[in-house]
Order: sequence, then C-alpha cells, then structure tokens
Amino acid sequence: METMRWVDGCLEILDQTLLPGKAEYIKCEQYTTVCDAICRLSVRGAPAIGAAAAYGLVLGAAALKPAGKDEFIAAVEQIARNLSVTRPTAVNLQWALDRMLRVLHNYTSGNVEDLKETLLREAHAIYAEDLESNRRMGEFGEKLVPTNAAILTHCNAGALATAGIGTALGVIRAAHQAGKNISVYADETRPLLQGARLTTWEMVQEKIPVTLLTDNMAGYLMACGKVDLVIVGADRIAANGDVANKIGTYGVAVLAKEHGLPFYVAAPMSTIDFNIASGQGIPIENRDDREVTCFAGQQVAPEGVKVWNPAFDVTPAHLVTAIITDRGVARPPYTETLAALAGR
Ligand SMILES: CSC[C@H]1O[C@H](OP(=O)(O)O)[C@H](O)[C@@H]1O
Repeated sequence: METMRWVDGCLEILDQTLLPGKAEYIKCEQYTTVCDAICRLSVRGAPAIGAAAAYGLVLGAAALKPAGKDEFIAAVEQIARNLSVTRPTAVNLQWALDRMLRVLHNYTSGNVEDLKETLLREAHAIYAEDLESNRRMGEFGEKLVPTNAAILTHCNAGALATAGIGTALGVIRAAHQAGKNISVYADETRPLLQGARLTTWEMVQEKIPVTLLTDNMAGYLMACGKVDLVIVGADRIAANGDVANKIGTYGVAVLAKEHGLPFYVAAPMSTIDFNIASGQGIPIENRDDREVTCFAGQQVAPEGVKVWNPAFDVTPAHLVTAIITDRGVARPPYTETLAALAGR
C-alpha cells in the first residue's frame, strides 16, 4: 500500500484517517488539497509530510501561468510558505520545501515549463531517497535487535509515515526479514490512535506478531518483564540529540530508563535539525481540543472543559540509548556523533 503516488500530474494520498477500515486515496489536483491533507493527518509522519509537501509545491507550480520567471519564482515561494505552516514540528516539511526552493533559485534557464519539470524531478528524488534511507536504517538498526526480542513502539513510524518500509518499523521489518524471532507491542497512542489504527495494521499485514496496549499500560508491561527494547521514530531531533516525537514518547523513555531497557530512536538525517541546539528550540504543535474530548465521534468530556493537546513531546538525549540513522548509528555524545554522521 503506497502512502502516496504521483499519477497523471496529480498526487494521490492514502487517507490515513480512514485506516484501518477503509483504504482510499485522496486525488490532489491543487496544492491546497495537499495542505488540507497534511493538516488533518490524512498524510502524516515526518518523511511522508516532507515528500507530500514537495509534490504539493509541484502541483502549485504547475497551475501557475506567470508572465515571466521572476513572477513564477515569487508565486512558488508563496506556495512554499503556505505549505510550510501546515504543521510546525516535523522538520522534514521545511527540509523538503527548502530543497525544492534551492532547485527553483539555482535554475538558470528562463524556460518556466522546463523549470516545472525540474521541480517534479526533485520531488521524485526526495521520495526515492526516502525509500533507500528507510532500507539503510533497517540495515543498521536490525543489528541492534537480539535474536529473540519483544519490542515496544509508540505511535506509527512505519511505511505509512514514510515513502519506504518506515523508520522504527523499518528496523522491525528488517529484523523480521533477517529471521529474528521478534514480536511487537504497540501503544495505541492517544488521542489519534496511530498505534492502534496504523502500526497494528502494518504489522498484521506483514504477519509480524503484534500486541496492542493502551498507553497507560506500557509501564506495567515493562515491570512484568515483557519488553526487551523500545524503538520509536522522530519528528525533529536537535543537534544535541534531544528528540521530538509523538506525545507520550517521553514517558516511555523515562519508563525504559527505570527498567534498564534500551531506548532507540530511528530517523533519517533529514529529521536532524542542526539549526536547533537543544529540544527547547523545537516548536511543538498544539492541536484541536476535540481530538481529546471526543472519541470515535462521541463527546466523552463535558462541553467546554479546558484541554491541553500537544501533539508531540521532547525526550532529552540522556534517555536515548542510540539514534539509528540512514548513515549509521549514533551514540552519545550526540552533538559530536550526529555532526560526524552528517559530515559537518
Ligand atoms: C517516521 S516519522 C513518524 C512520527 O510522526 C508521527 O507523528 P504524526 O502521526 O502526528 O505525524 C509520530 O511522531 C511518529 O513517530
């Protein structure tokens, strides 16, 4: 099942809000449809958001009928700005748009139609590179997984969050492919249930043993000795190794520390933001109250109750055993080891 696909000049996005019940694609002919899809988590997950935004910029550019190149460039820059404000935490969104804008600004010919084709090639490259990046993270990460292992994961950092086999779930898939005897415990991940709806769906499809639990069970699961390691994804990693990921990740990391369990983060280098020194600088998205006050469309809290709904939290680097990237595995001190992997 492809997270997204480019068909006849349109981007088709698998609508993840309907999974696992229905697998339907949203046909995006306008870039604004891609903006909506990102905002409502029809497409979600840092790498997938980046790829979708790149294709969204291509759609916006394709619709322009500018008088000349300068007008075209100014209009595409505005489209990039409109895409960039859809979700603030996953750095891959801005990373992908910045990469597309570099192509736009570095293009020397005056032929706008050819420039549109060049932008499409760059979006395809971003998508293809993420496929390969997932494979490499799987290769590096599976070496950290014991022959027999029960792995806890949080949210969905799988194929549905990327263009390939996933980041955290990519490591799990690679370990399974390598013949290791692994099983997965999936946190349901309130409030939007990416774990219950998406991670379990991916694992069932792959016939990888998976057990669903509510988020508040993770501590007792570890206390019962049922977890060997934790692997999660990331939306933005600061230069010092602080990790922004789905809300609830920080609590899992604290529990893993308490129980002496390895806590691994799998993320491509495009998720590491060297412009931010520590997790304090990572913007955290706050989402609509109704995501918390409603469950399956039913109001479960009193009308008007105050709500706090951050979509992400920050796990400090000292709780992270290793960061599995597409260029290798980084261990503390992350400021040095991440920079070295990036060739900085
Ligand atoms: C491989 S990135 C996956 C990452 O994105 C998820 O957030 P969301 O579902 O809100 O896009 C979650 O933090 C995952 O770990």
